[in-house]
Amino acid sequence: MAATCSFQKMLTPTPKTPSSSPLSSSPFITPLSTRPRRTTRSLVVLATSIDAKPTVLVAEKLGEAGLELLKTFANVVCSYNMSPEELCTKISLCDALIVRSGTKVTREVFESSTGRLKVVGRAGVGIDNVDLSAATEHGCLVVNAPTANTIAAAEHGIALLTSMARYIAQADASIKAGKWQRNKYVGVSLVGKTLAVMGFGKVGSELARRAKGLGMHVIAHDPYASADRARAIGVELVSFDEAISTAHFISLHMPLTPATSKMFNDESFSKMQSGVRIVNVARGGVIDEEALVRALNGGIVAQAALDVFTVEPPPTDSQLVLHENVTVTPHLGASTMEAQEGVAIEIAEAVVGALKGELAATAVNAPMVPAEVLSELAPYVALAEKLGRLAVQLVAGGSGLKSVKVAYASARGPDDLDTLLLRAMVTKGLIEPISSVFVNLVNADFIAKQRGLRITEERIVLDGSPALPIEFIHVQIANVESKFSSAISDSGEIKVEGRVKDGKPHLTKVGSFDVDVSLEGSLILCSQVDQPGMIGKVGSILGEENVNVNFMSVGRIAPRKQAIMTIGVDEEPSRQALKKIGEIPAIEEFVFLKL
Ligand SMILES: NC(=O)c1ccc[n+]([C@@H]2O[C@H](COP(=O)([O-])OP(=O)(O)OC[C@H]3O[C@@H](n4cnc5c(N)ncnc54)[C@H](O)[C@@H]3O)[C@@H](O)[C@H]2O)c1
Ligand SMILES: O=C(O)[C@H](O)COP(=O)(O)O
Repeated sequence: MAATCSFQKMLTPTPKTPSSSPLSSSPFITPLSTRPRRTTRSLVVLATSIDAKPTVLVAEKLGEAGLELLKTFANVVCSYNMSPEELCTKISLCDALIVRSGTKVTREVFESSTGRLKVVGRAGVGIDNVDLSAATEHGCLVVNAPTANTIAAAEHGIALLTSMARYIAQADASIKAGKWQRNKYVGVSLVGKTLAVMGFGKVGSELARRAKGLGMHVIAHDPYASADRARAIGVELVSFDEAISTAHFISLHMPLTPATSKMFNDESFSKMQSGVRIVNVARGGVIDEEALVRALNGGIVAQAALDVFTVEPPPTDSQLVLHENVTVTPHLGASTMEAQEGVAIEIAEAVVGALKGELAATAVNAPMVPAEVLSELAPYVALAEKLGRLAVQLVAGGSGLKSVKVAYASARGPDDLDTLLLRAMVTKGLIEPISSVFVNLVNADFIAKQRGLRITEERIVLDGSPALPIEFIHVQIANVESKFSSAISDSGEIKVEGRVKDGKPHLTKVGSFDVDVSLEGSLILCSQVDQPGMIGKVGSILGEENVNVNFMSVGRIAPRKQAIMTIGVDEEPSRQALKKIGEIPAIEEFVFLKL
């Protein structure tokens, strides 16, 4: 077994390099202070600043409290009613974009951002107006504000339900037109009627509670909701067909997805009781609007109350909107003072947090990593990225990069170790030094796949106490040549291995050599036959250059046999200094690696 000796310069304060900050290891985005700004096109349409503050483009009206919060951290540009072309032009100068439901954040928007856009904040729940695949492919995190408008939407649903049942809107219009039609607007009562809540999530369940308070019998359909939760508020979960065929009133609360698109169509209307009344405060697209007009004209649907439409705003000559038995509002479900202030704060906090590189609790296009997992794995996140960075820099040019194995050695059972984040960080470390893409937890798997890079994971199960989540991680790259042949392990792959020591990532193995060097600054690896004076020779070349050595370690097969000297440096040595190191007669090969 190779022996290791290491020396740390105790008097040298550890530099705070960007790469040692927890932010730079952000699984989501590279914090703005450390990320190179891309050159933007000459069309300067935003008041860009030359300071380091990020720029947040707010594309739709946002509550004042949220804007104030954003301004404490970013340059905030409010630009409402932009055309798609204007948005695509402005986006290349923005780090974050905040929208409501009125802005389509298409693939073109992400492409036009040329890599700068890192966060899209949806100030509300529905994210059907954001192309999530495109966001993920571009490494752009999408966050939403899922809770602050729930009550507003449920209240609006109840408002539509009650006003529809009593023809409030029609009667109001009639009286304002100078009429007094007491016999025409005889409504229906709600008490004792069956209401089917379709989609028993946040809004659906709040609406159900309120409807029960009005004395309605409430049933619900939601393939993913828990029957216990429904029972707790006195609601029975039933099948789709049972819900729509037994209800007097139907209220829609599911998201718009490919599966729910036009799920209310000729076939489903034909299964409903004649005279059914429908409320939609979810998304217009869940209803086939032409089929609804047919059902209204055919008497199956007595009335509909709609807050949302397939196309918003709907055409002014829309038969549905103009139908006398239809009550409409212009997507007002979330529009209360309270909800808008709440949503604005919720989204501003999420966007600022994401721009700072923090994990966002409301991320919709990134795998969720629970906070407790994140805090325990934080030092390993940095280690994983640095091992990836080291390993890829050891590959000889032209070798290609196709197959990487990451192994985690731990005394914990496989189910007790969530490696999703670590794999993403190894991927980030492997890909960023060799390409111009930014890799984060959002797009790591996509980028790896796109590059044809296969990353496999392996668990090494250790005996002993599982106090530490991981003992060591090793990264192996197969089927490549190395520019530093000593990095090739006995099994023929480039191999680097690391551990966390005192909360800091350390490199503990290169190829088959044990080493021990703190992963800060940059590294010089030298292969040599172990002999006296080598550390002094290299150290004095670096000293002449005023390059600060922060760590040195020699790993050797046996005294005076083959060895690897690992030198951690705070500054990058000049080419000349590196050349001089290479010219030391005993040094067989060396490599300079940036962390
Ligand atoms: N009109 C407005 O201003 C307004 C305001 C808030 C929310 N909304 C919309 O309301 C919808 C629900 O919002 P939420 O906050 O309750 O979301 P949520 O995620 O809490 O609830 C959605 C529910 O729909 C269920 N669902 C999914 N597929 C379904 C299917 N095929 N059939 C039945 N149920 C299904 C889910 O299991 C989930 O329980 C969203 O589309 C949102 O955009 C509209
Ligand atoms: O999904 C939502 O949150 C609602 O539809 C509200 O949309 P809005 O922010 O455009 O009002």
